[in-house]
Amino acid sequence: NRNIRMAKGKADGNEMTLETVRDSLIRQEDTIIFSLVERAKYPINSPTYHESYASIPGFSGPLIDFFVKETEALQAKAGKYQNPEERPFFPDHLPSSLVPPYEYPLILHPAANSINVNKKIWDMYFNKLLPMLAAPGDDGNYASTASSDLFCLQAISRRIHYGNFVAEVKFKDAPKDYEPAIRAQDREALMKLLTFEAVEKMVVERVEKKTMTFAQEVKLNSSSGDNTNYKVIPSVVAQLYQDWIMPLTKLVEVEYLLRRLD
Ligand SMILES: O=C(O)C(=O)C[C@]1(C(=O)O)C=C[C@@H](O)C=C1
Repeated sequence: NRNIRMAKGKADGNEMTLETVRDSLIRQEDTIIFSLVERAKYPINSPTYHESYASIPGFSGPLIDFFVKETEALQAKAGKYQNPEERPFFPDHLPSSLVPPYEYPLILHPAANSINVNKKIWDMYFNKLLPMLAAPGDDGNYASTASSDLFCLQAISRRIHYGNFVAEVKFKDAPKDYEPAIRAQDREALMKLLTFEAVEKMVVERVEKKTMTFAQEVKLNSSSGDNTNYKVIPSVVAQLYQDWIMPLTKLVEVEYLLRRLD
């Protein structure tokens, strides 16, 4: 039964609506917050990011780059980037999928394939978010640290590139509203059309509340409300959404719409 098979919030081309894509964004909040809680288990572990730490034969760059490139190559062979929701961080020289193709429903305009804002996500994650997330220090767990980082990066990237689907349903719901701005290649007008300030406010409040729940220390002999020792600071996640995740989702939406009539 396909209804059972499909995860909540996912839908095929006929069923995808603004409500179902928003449901998916809401579910993805859980994944993002849990991934941040896992990364916060480790201190910064800065050798992970310094070229001088490891001299890996046949590779030049920090351990994090090595880890992400090698993992993405394996995931590519296992078919990960066949999924229109996924974008690699190192798209150059990725090996081809070795598994039989799955017929993902054709929902997006093919222009979506060329939209990849992972460079911006990478810079934001390592330069802005990570220093707020991880405590100073070094416990030597560099491989696990890199693995946690990649999990966060992929969860955030999937959410932001989901903007393609959000833009598609918005366009389909009101082509007459969007077409003039697309023809004029007017970014500002598109941004205005796709922005819902009240929704953004709810997103920020909800992720802060979810973080208070997911990142709390659960004790048997106290109620959850009296806990203040969060594994991830709830306002940091609120800021992550406010300053980076939603603006980059909107950037993806604009980029997609600009090409929607090509
Ligand atoms: O829900 C939408 O309409 C979206 O486009 C997603 C999103 C978001 O990133 O959460 C982005 C823009 C809107 O202003 C509201 C929310």
